[in-house]
Amino acid sequence: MTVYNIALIGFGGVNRALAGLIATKNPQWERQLGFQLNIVAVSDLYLGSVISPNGLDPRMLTEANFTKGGFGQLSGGSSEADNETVIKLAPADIVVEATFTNPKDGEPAVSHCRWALQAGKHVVTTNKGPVALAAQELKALAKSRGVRFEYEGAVMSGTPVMRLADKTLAGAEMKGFEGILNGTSNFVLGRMEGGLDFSSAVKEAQALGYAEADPTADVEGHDVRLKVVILANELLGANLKPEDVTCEGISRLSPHDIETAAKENCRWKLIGSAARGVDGIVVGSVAPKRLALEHPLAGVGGATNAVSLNTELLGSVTITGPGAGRVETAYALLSDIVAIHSAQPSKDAKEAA
Ligand SMILES: NC(=O)C1=CN([C@@H]2O[C@H](COP(=O)(O)OP(=O)(O)OC[C@H]3O[C@@H](n4cnc5c(N)ncnc54)[C@H](OP(=O)(O)O)[C@@H]3O)[C@@H](O)[C@H]2O)C=CC1
Ligand SMILES: N[C@@H](CCO)C(=O)O
Repeated sequence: MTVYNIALIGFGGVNRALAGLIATKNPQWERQLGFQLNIVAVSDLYLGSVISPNGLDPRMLTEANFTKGGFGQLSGGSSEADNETVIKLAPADIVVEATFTNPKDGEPAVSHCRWALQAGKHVVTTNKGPVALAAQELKALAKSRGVRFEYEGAVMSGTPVMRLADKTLAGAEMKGFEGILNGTSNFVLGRMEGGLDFSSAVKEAQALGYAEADPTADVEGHDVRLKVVILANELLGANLKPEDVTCEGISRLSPHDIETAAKENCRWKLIGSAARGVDGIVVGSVAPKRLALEHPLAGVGGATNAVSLNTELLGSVTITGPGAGRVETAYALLSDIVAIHSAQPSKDAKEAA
């Protein structure tokens, strides 16, 4: 049986959901996917850190009501979040980075990924900072150490847009994309259409685990801007930085704007897009757009995301699915680990070699 030892960096909504899945689904994963996951370390700003080479009980981690510094009570624990020690010294095969997304410089998550890869550990992350701001460096580092840097959850949560584009649509010649790439703002717009005020709708999105630690990133478009950068660089081979992408969020839309659109059979959506121009240059933008109800993106509601990929050989291909949510995003981490597992040489191949 293959067991991957994992270290969780950040123990908020997403990594806690992953621990919850491990608590119940390991036997099923062993049967269906060929591996189990064993949590050997956790580090969190609020709870502290713990290293346990034999593994921590995932049920205990999710169900114990730890207070500030609570990991200090555990064997091998400390009330401080010593991320660097955990990442470098815990006996983990895979480091799971799910701390907050820092849209300015990606830190401290970029350093977390760098330390892990330098130590020869795979990294899976849902954090948009390292992917939007340091992907080239981190991919090169992973390659040089013979490990993987995987980040499907950085765009559209567990909905596999990057693997779809990279693997299934290989050769279709991507020309551009446009989509709804932020669950929180889409949820908020929908609730405002139903008559709720802006700040109450944002609070609901926070309670449901969709919003960023600072929801300004969601409603001002900064989160979508990072996702446009990631998709443009991954799908269109661009080399965009966030400041290259124009950005406007939804906070200036008034209840009157939303009501007027509805009366005229339209709906406001926050759209992130990028396309390669005739000069070969990729240009990206984030802006609220008033879409007619017949538009393919107009019917996408709640925290659901959708992106239409514009290809040379197939025309437009639209993928839709969850864009946020704790379990949905934890699934993205699992899908990254499946990708790592699938890339490992099989036992037979190793024996033959
Ligand atoms: N939730 C979602 O739907 C999705 C989230 N993501 C991304 O996944 C990541 C995790 O999201 P989510 O779990 O919802 O966020 P949370 O805010 O719920 O969890 C983040 C956790 O990381 C901790 N943390 C922050 N900084 C550090 C640090 N320097 N060292 C150790 N721990 C730290 C936080 O502690 P404290 O609370 O004390 O600050 C918190 O417990 C984010 O980058 C987010 O953008 C991506 C796709 C979807
Ligand atoms: N806060 C983000 C999480 C997913 O990246 C959203 O609402 O889409």
